[in-house]
Amino acid sequence: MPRLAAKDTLPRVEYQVRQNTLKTTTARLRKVELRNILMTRIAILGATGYTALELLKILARHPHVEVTALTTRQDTKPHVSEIHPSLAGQFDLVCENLSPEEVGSRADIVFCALPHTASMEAVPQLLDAGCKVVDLSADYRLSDPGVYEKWYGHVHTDPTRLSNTVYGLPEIYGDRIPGASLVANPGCYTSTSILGLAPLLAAGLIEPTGIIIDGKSGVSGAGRTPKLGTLYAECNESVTAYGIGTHRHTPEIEQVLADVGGAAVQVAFNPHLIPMDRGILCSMYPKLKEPKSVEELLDVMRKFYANQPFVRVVDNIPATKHVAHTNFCDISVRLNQGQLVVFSATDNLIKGASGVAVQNMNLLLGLDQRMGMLPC
Ligand SMILES: NC(=O)C1=CN([C@@H]2O[C@H](COP(=O)(O)OP(=O)(O)OC[C@H]3O[C@@H](n4cnc5c(N)ncnc54)[C@H](OP(=O)(O)O)[C@@H]3O)[C@@H](O)[C@H]2O)C=CC1
Ligand SMILES: CC(=O)N[C@@H](CCC(=O)OP(=O)(O)O)C(=O)O
Repeated sequence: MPRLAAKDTLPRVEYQVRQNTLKTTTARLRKVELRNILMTRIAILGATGYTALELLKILARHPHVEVTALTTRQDTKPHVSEIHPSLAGQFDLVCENLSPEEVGSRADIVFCALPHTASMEAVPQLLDAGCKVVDLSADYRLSDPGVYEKWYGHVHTDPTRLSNTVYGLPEIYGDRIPGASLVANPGCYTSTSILGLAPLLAAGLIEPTGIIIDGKSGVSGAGRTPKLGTLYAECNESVTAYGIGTHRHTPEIEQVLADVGGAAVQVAFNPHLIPMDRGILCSMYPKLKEPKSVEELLDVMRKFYANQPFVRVVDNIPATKHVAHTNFCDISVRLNQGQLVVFSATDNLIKGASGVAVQNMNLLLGLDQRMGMLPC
């Protein structure tokens, strides 16, 4: 700590100036010490992927966390800015082939941005090491291991944890997230669909079955790992549906909406790949139980999301451009020949993945869920 010469060895004014400087320096030092104590150590598994890049962009401006470990299966320890050139100058970190135990010794909270099945191998070990985990994969989202096996075609290797893992959609389960050790971050189409339909189901205004969801996603939704269907010449200047009747987000949407509405939900989910980098638009067709006006429906939605900073109930028809690079989900409704149409738009990499993951991390840390994400 800095020291001051004795009062009687200095002229009065000089003494006061030095005393003020000392007070300011001491206060600054205390602030730095406090900051070091309060900084939560963060690791990201699967750091070379798209969702990891978006996590790093958000965490770079978060005042209470420090990224301390990044993983890859590569053994060459590439610098993070070599992997993600847009992060140049932001982090002095390399991506390393670390075991979950090694990650556990370096981090308090871990974002698991691995593909499904890889995640369920790492998560139990991270939890055993005392870390809190936000899992971006689908491995812990479904509460029934039998449903997971049916839709994912894999036996779940950590089935007992499924029924008590919290589903990380803060607008629905915000009160359960703060005390959790594992949070299952939602899928991108699922968040987008659920946020549009939940207020109407909760208010009992729409039938819980026969809901058609027409989803459209940009190509980054498929991740950075190369795949035939996302090669430029395969998807550019072309729009196609895929996974009709088999897409694994179907049971996820039904599970959460059944919880919200208190009755079994059945959706026909039809995803489409759109030749754009990012963004999801869901146009959804539920049946109204009784006629309602657009204004009445918007009013119900606005009340449902009254205290939610990242859902905007808008008068215009939502567009992916309006939410690109933000953590907002824009929702609205229209009536067409008596048929209700609910629109919902997100950025699949932010509100659909990394933005909501940081919302969840903030809730785990007892922070305002907007921390690090405004202005967005
Ligand atoms: N993209 C999106 O819009 C969304 C993605 N998600 C989910 O988030 C997770 C991450 O997605 P995203 O970042 O897009 O994926 P990416 O394919 O971009 O990145 C995943 C990273 O995980 C590593 N990896 C791949 N396979 C394995 C494996 N078998 N074992 C261990 N590591 C592996 C790779 O890194 P390396 O080769 O360096 O080891 C890869 O870079 C996925 O579960 C995805 O389903 C959820 C919502 C939206
Ligand atoms: C365009 C595209 O391919 N999108 C992905 C969904 C991305 C996502 O949310 O994936 P998880 O549920 O696996 O986390 C898909 O349809 O499989």
